[in-house]
Amino acid sequence: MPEQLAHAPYDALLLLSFGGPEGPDDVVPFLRNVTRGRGIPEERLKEVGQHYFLFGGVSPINEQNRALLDALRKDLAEHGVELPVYWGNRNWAPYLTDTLREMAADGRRRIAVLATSAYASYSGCRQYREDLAGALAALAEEGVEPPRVDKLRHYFNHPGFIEPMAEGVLASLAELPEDVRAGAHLAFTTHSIPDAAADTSGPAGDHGDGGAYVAQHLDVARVIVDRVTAETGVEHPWRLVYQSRSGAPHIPWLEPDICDHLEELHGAGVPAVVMAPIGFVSDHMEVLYDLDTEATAKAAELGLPVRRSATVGADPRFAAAVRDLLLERAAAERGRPVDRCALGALGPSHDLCPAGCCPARAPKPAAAGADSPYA
Ligand SMILES: CC1=C(CCC(=O)O)c2cc3nc(cc4[nH]c(cc5[nH]c(cc1n2)c(C)c5CCC(=O)O)c(CCC(=O)O)c4C)C(CCC(=O)O)=C3C
Ligand SMILES: [Fe+2]
Repeated sequence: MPEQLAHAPYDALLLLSFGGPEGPDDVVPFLRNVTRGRGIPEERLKEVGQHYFLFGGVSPINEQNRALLDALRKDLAEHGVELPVYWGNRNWAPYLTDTLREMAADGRRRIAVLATSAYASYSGCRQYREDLAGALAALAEEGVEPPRVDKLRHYFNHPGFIEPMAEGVLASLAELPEDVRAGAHLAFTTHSIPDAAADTSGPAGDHGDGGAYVAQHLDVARVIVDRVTAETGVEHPWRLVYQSRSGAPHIPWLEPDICDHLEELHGAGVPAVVMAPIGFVSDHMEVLYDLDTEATAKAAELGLPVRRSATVGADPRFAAAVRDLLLERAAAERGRPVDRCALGALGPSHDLCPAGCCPARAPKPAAAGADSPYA
């Protein structure tokens, strides 16, 4: 029997991301794409539009994905994995449907998908799967045979995701003035989502308050805290807090907000804070505006020294983690035993989201899960 390629049965890797505007004229159409049918108040959209205009209407997310693409291609090439890497977005060009059409035209039939979202939740997982299903349906409509898409498992607890963030927290602590460093609190931040979405996130089962979404973030925070304690000898108090809330005020979302948290810490006499955006994969607009602009201004107003630690972005260790996830899944699809790498207490996440995982308010077809209408 001929030796099988380590990446078989996959013939391509797709980087699937959120997308963002590349200039002022893109901002409003981008926001319309993101919020279509989602009931975001008009006021909130105007406000978020301003965040983008403050940066010339350009989100850094596309540049960051280009850098990640380069890092992925370099890593795969250096390790002899000859697999083409494509890029498609949910909300802006290059649009997912266009990329999948191109992939089908290139003869790609079995595609591994890496989403730039590390955790469970409707917004962070199922919505990506719904958009994959929508794109496959569009191809079928055009008479193009849809390729098979497999979404790589959640990587929130993969060492290649956690290690660079832990180092980032250590670097931010080291940047704080020495007299406040030992007393610094760590504020791990992620995107707020509606309480109802958090409570139902992940596969059915008891994940505790806030569902799998909160449990996974707490697990990551604990691993980072242990690493920081081991490295510095200081037990910095910490909390998981939230940012970027949208939606109507009467609907409960995960709290506290980072700005309220900073105020509370300052009131309690805490001398400094490191904000660690563990919920995000790169320094995109939610990080650049909500933390580096808004929360940092809040801290300055309070006279509270803060630092914001780095996301993984295009770190080579993250690129290597993607290769690991890809080869792991490929081996599993070939029926081989696999060693699944994960830190923390939760263990490696499932390959295939079970039916009902991270349910939507209004059910829609979703690809790459047990309830996928596609093979
Ligand atoms: C969990 C989560 C992630 C992390 C996982 C992941 O990365 O996917 C994430 C990422 C992102 N969110 C982003 C942008 C936006 N998110 C919005 C709205 C919303 N996000 C939500 C959740 C999340 N969002 C939710 C529950 C809403 C409410 C509306 C709805 O239920 O759909 C809105 C509408 C305006 C507003 O309300 O803020 C915008 C513009 C960008 C791009 C940034 C850039 O351009 O650099 C990125 C990476
Ligand atoms: Fe968002």
